[in-house]
Amino acid sequence: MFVLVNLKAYPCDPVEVAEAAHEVAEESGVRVAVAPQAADLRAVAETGVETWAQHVDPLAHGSHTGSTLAERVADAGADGTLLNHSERRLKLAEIDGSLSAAERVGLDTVVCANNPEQVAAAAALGPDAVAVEPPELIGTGTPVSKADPDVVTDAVEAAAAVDDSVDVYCGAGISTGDDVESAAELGATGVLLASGVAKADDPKAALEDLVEPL
Ligand SMILES: O=C[C@H](O)COP(=O)(O)O
Repeated sequence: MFVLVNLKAYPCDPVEVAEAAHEVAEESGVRVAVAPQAADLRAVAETGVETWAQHVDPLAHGSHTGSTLAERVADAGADGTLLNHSERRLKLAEIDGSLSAAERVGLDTVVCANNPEQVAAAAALGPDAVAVEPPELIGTGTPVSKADPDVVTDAVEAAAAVDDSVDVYCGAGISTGDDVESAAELGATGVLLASGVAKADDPKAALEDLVEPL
């Protein structure tokens, strides 16, 4: 299982979380990555943890003030990027363009989707993975893998019907090892989570709990 921790714009210390995630990954052997704000990518990557951007724009170098270029994200040390997160929705053509930008510089890609129908559409664009996240469960602490298991199994089926090389992750409300274990039992090969770690009093303890059953 892949544990991808999105720090969103939460007021946590990104380097503290990254150091904890790196230690937990080393100690457990579980693949753990951290997705900080773009401004924190380099500092997070320097901890040695697998580092992901939260978004890249469907652009190349040019007159694009305020944009996040895949080239600069990769240069800062990122290994991958989220796209189309529920809090950073893109048009279909933008997802396609951002995937091309990410692939141009060798970033891994996860396209987020609300439901199995969107998972199928996202899988058709050829990302490395899709992440199904019912928006109503995001940030609630109620795990999708328990509250809405069918959405996970249906997403796995939908992605496989389009392209069985695309991994399927699930997210929303995941905060314990028990939640991760349930996600794996439903066929997900990773989890995307945020508040369970970014808002934890002790991020390392939260991460240790997440990987404990794996
Ligand atoms: O990117 C992470 C997801 O939106 C899930 O967030 P959450 O773990 O706070 O529910």
